[in-house]
Amino acid sequence: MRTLILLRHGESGWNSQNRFTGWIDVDLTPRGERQARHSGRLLREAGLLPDLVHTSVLTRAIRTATLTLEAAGRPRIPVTRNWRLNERHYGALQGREKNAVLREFGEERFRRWRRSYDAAPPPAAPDTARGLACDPRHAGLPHESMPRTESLADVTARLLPYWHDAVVPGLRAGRTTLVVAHSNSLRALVAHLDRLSPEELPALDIPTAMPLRYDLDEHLVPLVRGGRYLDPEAAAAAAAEVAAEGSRSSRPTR
Ligand SMILES: O=C(O)[C@H](O)COP(=O)(O)O
Repeated sequence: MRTLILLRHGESGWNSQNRFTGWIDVDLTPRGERQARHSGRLLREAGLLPDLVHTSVLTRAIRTATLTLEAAGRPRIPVTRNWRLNERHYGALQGREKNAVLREFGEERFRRWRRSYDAAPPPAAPDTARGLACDPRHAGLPHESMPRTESLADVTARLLPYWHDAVVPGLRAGRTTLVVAHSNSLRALVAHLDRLSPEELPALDIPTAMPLRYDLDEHLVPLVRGGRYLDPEAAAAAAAEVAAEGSRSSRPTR
């Protein structure tokens, strides 16, 4: 049996303000830091100690991984970072309040942009892609392929090569593997593992900082479809909050 743990980063500054974030590099709030440490304690209590870690190149995921590993008592294990685990590029919606986008474009478009498989939000301005191309974190991503928006299908297409080339070999070698990433890169990964259909995808919401355990057979098929959250009740409540984003107001950061 192989064990994979999926973890969305803790609350970021723009999560607390209810803003679309995507590839914008927003740090954790103090609450997000506490959530990350709590995730580490949950891992330790469950005896789930990762051997390998993969994160995106975004600060909120990198810092969540660091804080989680410290609290789990595994601060020095190998961590690999790659842009392929980044959040979906949310195009021109990045930085905008979710409530305002819902009001401006209506429920149907808002839901399609957030939760359908194939709809991409309107693209960001071309100069945003030029800025990303200069960032050394995206070395290996050709300038002309720098995204200005992404659907979940686009996220899946850029994520799966990393899954197969970098994550699967560790799992096959029996290493307990932690992937710290984002709402939509993890939705793409869960959809792949659980073979979710495009019709099942809209109902999938990944809460912040809730470790999700997948035990996989030798073909990397989950023994339990959907995996198991280490704290199922808290995860269900937090996932319902994610689903309701757009109709909630921002949260004070403490
Ligand atoms: O980038 C963002 O805005 C969030 O991290 C994920 O947003 P979503 O859950 O609305 O897709």
